[in-house]
Amino acid sequence: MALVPATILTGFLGAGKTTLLNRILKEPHGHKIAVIENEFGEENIDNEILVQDSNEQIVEMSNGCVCCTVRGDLIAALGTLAQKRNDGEISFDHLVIETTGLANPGPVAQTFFMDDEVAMHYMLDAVITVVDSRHAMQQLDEHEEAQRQVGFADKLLLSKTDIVAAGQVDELVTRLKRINPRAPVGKVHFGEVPIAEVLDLRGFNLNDKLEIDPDFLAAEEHDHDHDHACGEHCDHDHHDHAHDHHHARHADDVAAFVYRSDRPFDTARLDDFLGRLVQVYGPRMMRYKGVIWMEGADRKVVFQGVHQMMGSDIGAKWGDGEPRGSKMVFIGKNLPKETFVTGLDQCLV
Ligand SMILES: Nc1nc2c(ncn2[C@@H]2O[C@H](COP(=O)(O)OP(=O)(O)OP(=O)(O)O)[C@@H](O)[C@H]2O)c(=O)[nH]1
Repeated sequence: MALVPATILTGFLGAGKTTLLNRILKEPHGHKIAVIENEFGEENIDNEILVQDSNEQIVEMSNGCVCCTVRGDLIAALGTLAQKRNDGEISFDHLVIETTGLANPGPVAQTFFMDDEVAMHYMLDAVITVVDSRHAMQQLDEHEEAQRQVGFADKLLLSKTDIVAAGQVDELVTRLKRINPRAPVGKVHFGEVPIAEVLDLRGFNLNDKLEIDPDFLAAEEHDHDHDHACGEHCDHDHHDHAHDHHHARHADDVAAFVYRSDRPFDTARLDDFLGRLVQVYGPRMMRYKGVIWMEGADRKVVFQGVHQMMGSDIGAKWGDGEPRGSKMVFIGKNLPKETFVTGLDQCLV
């Protein structure tokens, strides 16, 4: 059987995840989706209050979707769903997992790579983060988990734009792009969003598209100029400096930067450097992806990862007349941009 694409739905407390899932479970959109609503962390309380034989519940909805409430082990629930699907007891061709508002989506995403059983049945399609337009600014200020949820996202959906001024939404979008320039930003109104914006995003696939918001690139370009103005021996902390310049209020710990070069990489040197990089900084590298020009290769090379787990693949051929070059984006917590850039420069031919 083909692997089931899985979407991880995250977002801070009250962002509107359940509202979105309820629509998915009830509306006639023609897709057969299994939804896992988890109650991680509450299992001890629940087990004491509810004496149940099984620790998950699977319900078929009238639109053909399946809802599975999990108390406890997510891996076990994924296994049970896959088993029932193989046995023909239930059918679904997509999976959506809701994480609790306080959760870091990293470990859930890693489950899809680390657990062989899970990897045999599912492939991670994308991490989608619902962002509460009304409360996100404060949540990002106060909770690192809120920043992480944005940093991990392959797609951001803004909820509650109906109750905030347009100017505030723009300010929030600017901040979100500083944290994560890779994720397109859409809107969701009381769970209402085209299903195509939620399913089959291929955010985790090794395709050779690397979309980076043009506004972010322009801002980075600007920071870059600014750095040079400081002079070679300047001892400013350039990272913070750039941040202060644009967003005096919001020096988020989770942030992104882009590396670009129009020269090819030496394969062995780059492999070695990236390997060492993830060993040292992996725990702080939330998401990264690059489309690379390797010396002598007529095809693009794509690499991407989550923390220490990095994969690479061969992409499409460089087109005739297509300008060759490499582009990478790194999203993480307090990553030392200069170290990355200097090291990558040294891997160029
Ligand atoms: N005004 C407005 N309210 C919304 C919107 N989406 C959701 N809400 C409301 O926000 C509240 C929280 O929504 P939920 O869907 O329960 O949020 P959640 O992310 O599942 O919350 P937790 O499970 O606590 O993390 C509810 O009262 C929703 O009705 C929206 O687009 N606009």
